[in-house]
Amino acid sequence: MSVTTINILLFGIGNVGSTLLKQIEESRDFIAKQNGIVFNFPIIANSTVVLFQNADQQQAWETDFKRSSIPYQFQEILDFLKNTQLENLIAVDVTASDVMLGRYLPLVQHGCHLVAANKKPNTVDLNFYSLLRSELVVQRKQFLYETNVGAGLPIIQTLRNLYQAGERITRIQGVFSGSLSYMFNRFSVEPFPFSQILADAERNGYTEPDSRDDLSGTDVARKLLILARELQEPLELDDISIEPIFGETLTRLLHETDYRSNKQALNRYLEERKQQLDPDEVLRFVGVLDLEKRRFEVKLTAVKRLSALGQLRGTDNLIEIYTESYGRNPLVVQGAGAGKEVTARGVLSDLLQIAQLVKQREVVRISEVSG
Ligand SMILES: NC(=O)C1=CN([C@@H]2O[C@H](COP(=O)(O)OP(=O)(O)OC[C@H]3O[C@@H](n4cnc5c(N)ncnc54)[C@H](O)[C@@H]3O)[C@@H](O)[C@H]2O)C=CC1
Ligand SMILES: N[C@@H](CC=O)C(=O)O
Repeated sequence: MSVTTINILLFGIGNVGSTLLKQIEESRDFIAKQNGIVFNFPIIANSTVVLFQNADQQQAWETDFKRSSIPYQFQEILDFLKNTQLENLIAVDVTASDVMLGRYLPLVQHGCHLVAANKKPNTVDLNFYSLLRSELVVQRKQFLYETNVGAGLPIIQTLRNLYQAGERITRIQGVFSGSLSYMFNRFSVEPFPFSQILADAERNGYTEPDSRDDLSGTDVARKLLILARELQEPLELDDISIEPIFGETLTRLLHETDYRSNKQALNRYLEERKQQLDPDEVLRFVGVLDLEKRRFEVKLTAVKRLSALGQLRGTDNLIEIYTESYGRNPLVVQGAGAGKEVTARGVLSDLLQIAQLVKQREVVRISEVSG
């Protein structure tokens, strides 16, 4: 099988980015044998420094990164692309940064396909959302972001398949946050204070880099918005109603100066919520996208301990997709909704999808040239 080289520009080397590099290194031979694809990393960047690499330098990226990375301006990355004329480019955004928003259009215009775990580019205003998709068409580039919802779970592709097959989707609901699932699954059955469980979730890399994005409900609201836009719903983030987990009175605690030093204050509020539960109830943070009743909301709610949501464990997400064909029994996707391993694997799956398209185009080009 002929081998196609894919050149990756990696933005972010935290939980997910560093695990992606590890997984690609571990699977290099398997991917080459199964797909005829080799991934190179000519560019690896974090928020302050970048490592420029030649193809033969890429075995020990961490050592090279520590030794040879240099401070950069984004324009220098675009100049590198112009000067090296690298082909088969995929830019991978495994940051949570707003800064990346200004990079997507130039990257596409400089020949890059896009893969993102970062939800922000898909949840800013609709103007940017539509402009990016128009530019992707002009430049004949792909943008995949399966890990935006449910980490490695096949939520977005499943929904896209149903929608494009003409299915009428009426409601999507469930538990969309891996970190909040983990926190409330444990909080419901363990004696530990919420702040201690939150610390465990942060340490395990389940939360956003700033866990206030999780606790405020914004991360789940972003996920609902991403799914709504997949269904061509012209919604903005403000259209998703968020019932703060800690109530309006404690929302101020999520402000920087209080939050980091006073997480214990969150405990009292949630202990009171826990005490109000019936013995057969537990707390779950749920999202509802009701396309018929036009109800789009995220909230903390009590569910029966023996219900599907009440039985969730670990970082499990459980997403119910109600459609005309499925009727009263929804299509259900369940599994880990956070974690660096499952997420990196999801990003790698997106990369392979684009790489196979690049390979097919390469075969067509070669056959056209050779007549
Ligand atoms: N951790 C998880 O379980 C999941 C994470 N995600 C998403 O993946 C993304 C990354 O998550 P983690 O790896 O856990 O975060 P992290 O905080 O461990 O890593 C983020 C990385 O991005 C880098 N970065 C920040 N600003 C940058 C910039 N302007 N240019 C280049 N690099 C920059 C940071 O230096 C860091 O290396 C987030 O958007 C998150 O929502 C999605 C699904 C699951
Ligand atoms: N912080 C997020 C990570 C995945 O999107 C979550 O908890 O679900």
